Amino acid sequence: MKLTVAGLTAVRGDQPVLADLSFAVPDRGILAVLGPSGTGKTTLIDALTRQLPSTGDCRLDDAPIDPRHQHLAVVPQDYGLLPWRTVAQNVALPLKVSQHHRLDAAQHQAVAQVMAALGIAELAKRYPNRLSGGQQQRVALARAFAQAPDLLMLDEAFSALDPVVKARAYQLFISQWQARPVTTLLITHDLEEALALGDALLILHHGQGQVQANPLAKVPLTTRREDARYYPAVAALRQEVEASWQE
Ligand SMILES: Nc1ncnc2c1ncn2[C@@H]1O[C@H](COP(=O)(O)OP(=O)(O)OP(=O)(O)O)[C@@H](O)[C@H]1O
Repeated sequence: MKLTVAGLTAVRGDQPVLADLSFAVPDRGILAVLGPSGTGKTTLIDALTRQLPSTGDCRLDDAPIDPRHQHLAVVPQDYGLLPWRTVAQNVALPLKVSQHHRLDAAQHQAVAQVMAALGIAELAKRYPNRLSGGQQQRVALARAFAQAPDLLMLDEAFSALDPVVKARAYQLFISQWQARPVTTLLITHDLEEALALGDALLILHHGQGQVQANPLAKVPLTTRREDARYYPAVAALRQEVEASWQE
């Protein structure tokens, strides 16, 4: 589904955080939203999911965004897993909430498939607080993909991982996303992550920003992260990001 955000304005306390922000993400596109801490990245997700009052017009295809009618999946930085539920129960939870009943056979199969693809099938009966950070992150990704969302939002979902685990997590995310492509907002403060995963970039600054092409958009997702450092356009973009964050 195409995401269209027009004139989105949101206030925290008495402070305007998003100021007339407009952008679009094509169906099955991945937009990386970049900004340093405190620029309003989480506020953007809270406004889209209607957890924070906002003004503006936000649509999926032609319909105004409404979590009651569309499936919006968020992977937060702390993964948001319920510690008193097993891994399998955590992955299945949004399906149960949206269906108000037990999972049917097809849903069971979808949950099992996603867990197997993300390498967490053998953790099904474990509890989240007994897992490593990388394992918890995969459970959160599985929970998001299992619900076949209309819009996927990742809020610094890779930030807490160490470099080795992170590289593996990117690969798993890419393979899962390619199996189940979905319109995605990837919120991050990491330019390399934005370049590695985004089709396009939006650099948030004072609550506003323009979508710009990812200079690596034509490089396959699977090798892009390795290639990033060789592109002169990436060095220019890095300078632009650093300059805007210092203002
Ligand atoms: N509950 C709140 N009440 C008042 N102000 C808030 C609240 N939550 C966030 N803010 C302020 O709103 C601004 C944007 O916060 P937000 O969490 O959206 O930024 P962010 O880019 O996601 O940052 P981070 O990467 O640190 O999570 C910040 O100035 C923050 O201090």
